[in-house]
Amino acid sequence: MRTITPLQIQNETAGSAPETLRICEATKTFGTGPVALDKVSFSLETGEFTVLLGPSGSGKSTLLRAAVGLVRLTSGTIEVSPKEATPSGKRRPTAIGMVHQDGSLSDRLTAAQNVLSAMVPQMGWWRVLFQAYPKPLQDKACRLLERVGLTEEQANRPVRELSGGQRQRVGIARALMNDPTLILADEPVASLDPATARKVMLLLRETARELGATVLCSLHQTELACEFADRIVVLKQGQLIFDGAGAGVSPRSLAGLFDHDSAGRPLDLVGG
Ligand SMILES: Nc1ncnc2c1ncn2[C@@H]1O[C@H](COP(=O)(O)OP(=O)(O)OP(=O)(O)O)[C@@H](O)[C@H]1O
Repeated sequence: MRTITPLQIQNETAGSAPETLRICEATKTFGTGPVALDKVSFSLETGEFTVLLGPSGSGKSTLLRAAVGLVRLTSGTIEVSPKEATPSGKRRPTAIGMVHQDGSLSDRLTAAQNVLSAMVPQMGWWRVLFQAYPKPLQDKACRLLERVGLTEEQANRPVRELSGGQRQRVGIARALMNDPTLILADEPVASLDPATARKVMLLLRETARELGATVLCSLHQTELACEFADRIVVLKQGQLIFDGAGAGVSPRSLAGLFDHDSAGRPLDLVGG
């Protein structure tokens, strides 16, 4: 059994591996509201699967959105490493795939068209307007949807006709369309039943491993965090209160961190 205080930061995962994302004193205040992020600092090592945990309103989405430039920080920096090693050992510009909390899918488009929409920034406007994507890209979108467990028939249905779990899978397939080396997933299993949530997490971890991608994934479920994370980072009221290896940390003690008043009362993180 290990005993730590919640404010103590473990550096068990810190090493000499290259970093993909470096967050330095990230701070965000929305207008006159409470501080959403309060001097949050940590870095992601390449290939790591990091789960970002925290109660509702703790700043998880704000941090992920800031990392892709959807939120402008009040102060501090978030740097994505300009180049990444691929599984073949070559280096290429870091590509980011984002899985949005609400899916952010276009209801009127089919699952395949939603996946293809990830390529919009690289396409001419007319291709997007007429959904005239090159055949190799269409084939890739279909392969990805098959990979995430959707049938051909489902791939060609408007996403408004798909279930919540199927829509989450479409969101993951879309995030994988540009072969990301950094995947930012904002509660990808929110509102799914436990069995489907676990399947979607497995899929995310497996596909990330195949790509050699680094993952930062926000969750509410401490059980899933313990099962899937190489590393767990916990936010509470915008502050980083825990950063340590996922192995050996129990869901119960993580849940205890959420409720802790940060006054320094020791917490038992049960190992083994
Ligand atoms: N666009 C916004 N305008 C004003 N306040 C915001 C905005 N976005 C987030 N906030 C506030 O920032 C804080 C952090 O919110 P955030 O959505 O990052 O939390 P979260 O941990 O992702 O929550 P949840 O788990 O419920 O998604 C909250 O107090 C929230 O009300």
